[in-house]
Amino acid sequence: AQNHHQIQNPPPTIARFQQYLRISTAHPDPDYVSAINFLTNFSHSIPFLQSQNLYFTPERNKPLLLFTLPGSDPSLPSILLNSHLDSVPAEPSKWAHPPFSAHYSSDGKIFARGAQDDKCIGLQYLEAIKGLIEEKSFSPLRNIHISFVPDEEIGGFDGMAKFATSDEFKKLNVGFVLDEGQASPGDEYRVFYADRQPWHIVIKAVGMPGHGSRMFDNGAMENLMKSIEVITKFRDAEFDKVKAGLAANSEVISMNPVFLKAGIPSPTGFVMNMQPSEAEAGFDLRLPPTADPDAMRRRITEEWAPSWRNMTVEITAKGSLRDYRGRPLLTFTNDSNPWWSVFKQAVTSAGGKLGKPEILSSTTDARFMRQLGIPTIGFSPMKNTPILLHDHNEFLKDSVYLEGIKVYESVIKSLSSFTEPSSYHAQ
Ligand code: MET
Ligand SMILES: [Zn+2]
Ligand SMILES: [Zn+2]
Repeated sequence: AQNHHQIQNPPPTIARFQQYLRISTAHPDPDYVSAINFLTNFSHSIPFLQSQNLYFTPERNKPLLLFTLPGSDPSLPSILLNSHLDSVPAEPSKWAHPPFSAHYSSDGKIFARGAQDDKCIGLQYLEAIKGLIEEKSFSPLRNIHISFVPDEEIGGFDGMAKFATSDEFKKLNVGFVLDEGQASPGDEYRVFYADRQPWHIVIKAVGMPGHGSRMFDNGAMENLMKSIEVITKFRDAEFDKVKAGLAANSEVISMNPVFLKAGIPSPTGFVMNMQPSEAEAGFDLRLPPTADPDAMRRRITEEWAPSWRNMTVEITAKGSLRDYRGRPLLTFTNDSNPWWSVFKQAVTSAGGKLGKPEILSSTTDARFMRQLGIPTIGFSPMKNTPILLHDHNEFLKDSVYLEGIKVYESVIKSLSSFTEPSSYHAQ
């Protein structure tokens, strides 16, 4: 049997990781101030690193922390390393160790909400910069920026969305971005060139009310159930492509019901002998970057919520499928993108192997930079690690964390000393 008691005297790098993880930045009440104070204090031990706090809400309650390591040629486009400060909530009673204790078990696992998503990368960026500067042979050509942004897990609208469209961001002249990826259960690191874009869909039906015993056409519930049948067929067809091995999960359109709302409430539940005159259902839909949004909208309005069946629909796009020039939101991972080649080479020379570039199933802040046409790669260097983001007992192994720092040292060194191109234009 494994011995799972806590390691008492961790090395400083691990202790710092634990400290960051112990600050709860979980929604709905993330402690951004403590997280930023911790990171700023740590940064004082890193020579030459400058920091600033940015605020994009009038209440100034959603701070964004930006570090800059100046390069010798600040006229070149800079590189940006991004992570988010916040995390999703955790249900402590379902965890083996309290989710904000950063329990360090004797087999090297650090358990905490945020260990994989994504406090690991934020601190690894800083540790890598510290390591490089202490080596003394490091002289970046380009400016290196490291951003810690709020609110990614709730859409990023008061965080990266506002930052990316700000004057402050424009002044950074960002040429290439690294943002979060996902753990890899295998021996290769995973790498992402696009996200799926989320749409929230609420379908409403109205219809004839009447006695619970009467069979009649055009009731609200009946109208909604007809839509649900059509939607289920579409969902099955998409999922079948995955099951048949024709597409990855992230390459099809996902459509999952997230709420149902209908019925006439009574003190004991619902009135059982009345058919309601209104009914609605909510869905989380995710579109891969190559999907046709107009065709999807037509399908939704004509087939899923047809007006002739007394139905209406509200579609809220939480991300766009096209950049400002009308091109799909994806970053090239071939020789046409010189940043990609430099990145890949740097991972390899640190002893890492990259898997085939993928589309991410979920959605990250990377979309706001890709929207501007800036090449952005999703990458969290975690291999031989189960995928535990948003799950119970999220953990990361000490050895994986430390190896990730070495990978970032190589990547940051290569990207920041890369002389070509003087400016990058996406194809
Ligand atoms: N990262 C979160 C998700 O994928 C929030 C993305 S924006 C709706 O669900
Ligand atoms: Zn994340
Ligand atoms: Zn997340």
